Amino acid sequence: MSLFRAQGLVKRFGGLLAADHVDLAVEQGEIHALIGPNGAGKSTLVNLISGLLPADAGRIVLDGVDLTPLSAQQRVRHGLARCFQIASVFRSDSVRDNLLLAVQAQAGSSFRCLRRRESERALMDAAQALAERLALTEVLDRPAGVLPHGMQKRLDVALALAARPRLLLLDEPMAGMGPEDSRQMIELIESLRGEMAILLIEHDMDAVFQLAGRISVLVNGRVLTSGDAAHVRGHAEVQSVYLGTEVPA
Ligand SMILES: Nc1ncnc2c1ncn2[C@@H]1O[C@H](COP(=O)(O)OP(=O)(O)OP(=O)(O)O)[C@@H](O)[C@H]1O
Repeated sequence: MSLFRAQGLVKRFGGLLAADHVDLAVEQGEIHALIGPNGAGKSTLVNLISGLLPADAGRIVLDGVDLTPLSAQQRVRHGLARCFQIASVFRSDSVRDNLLLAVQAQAGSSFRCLRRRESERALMDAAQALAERLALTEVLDRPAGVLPHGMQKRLDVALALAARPRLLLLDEPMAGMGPEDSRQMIELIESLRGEMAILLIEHDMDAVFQLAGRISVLVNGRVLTSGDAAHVRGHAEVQSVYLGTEVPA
């Protein structure tokens, strides 16, 4: 059974069908990319999955649990976390405080049985571990808002990882990045492979083909096809949608 399934998702904006009965499955531990031309409905789909937008029809199931009626916050608690195109950090708070808040939100009642000092120590340790994993230890005391773009995006990923997701939604993690930051982000995503499933929305096709085990192509709110890189590269309709420019042969 797939870890995650979206079934028959529909979203209308007036007369526009931005999600047209979308079915999508993400398997345990896979990196699944969602690509498509501008306006295809990728952000709409991610918003439906994460719960930022209510669906007009359809279902979202994670690990056998129907998340459809749940709020975005409740979905996070059930293991579905996301990062945004624009990093959603608290800009005036330090990196450390951003991490502590995220870890604390995840921990909820689980530290309640510990004494106050022990629980503070456990939170600090968890925040420190995330900072180390995301190469943010040198900037722990800096306000998040003054970090360079690439670091803010890494912090955003760290905040999502604090929730210990089983499915992580990454919405254009490479957007606006230079080659060095992109390389680091690709390495980071690669390092998460197998630990959790990832649904990756990304315009950078080199990154997509490097990372994704499976790729779904969205066009006009519909999944045109799903398959591995070779399947998508060789798909005539995908090539015509991209006019042969963005899907490297
Ligand atoms: N809140 C909204 N109200 C009305 N129309 C919307 C809204 N959000 C998106 N749309 C429309 O829905 C369609 C899908 O948009 P969406 O942003 O999901 O596409 P996308 O694939 O993410 O595009 P991009 O790659 O440019 O980010 C577009 O035609 C867009 O104009």
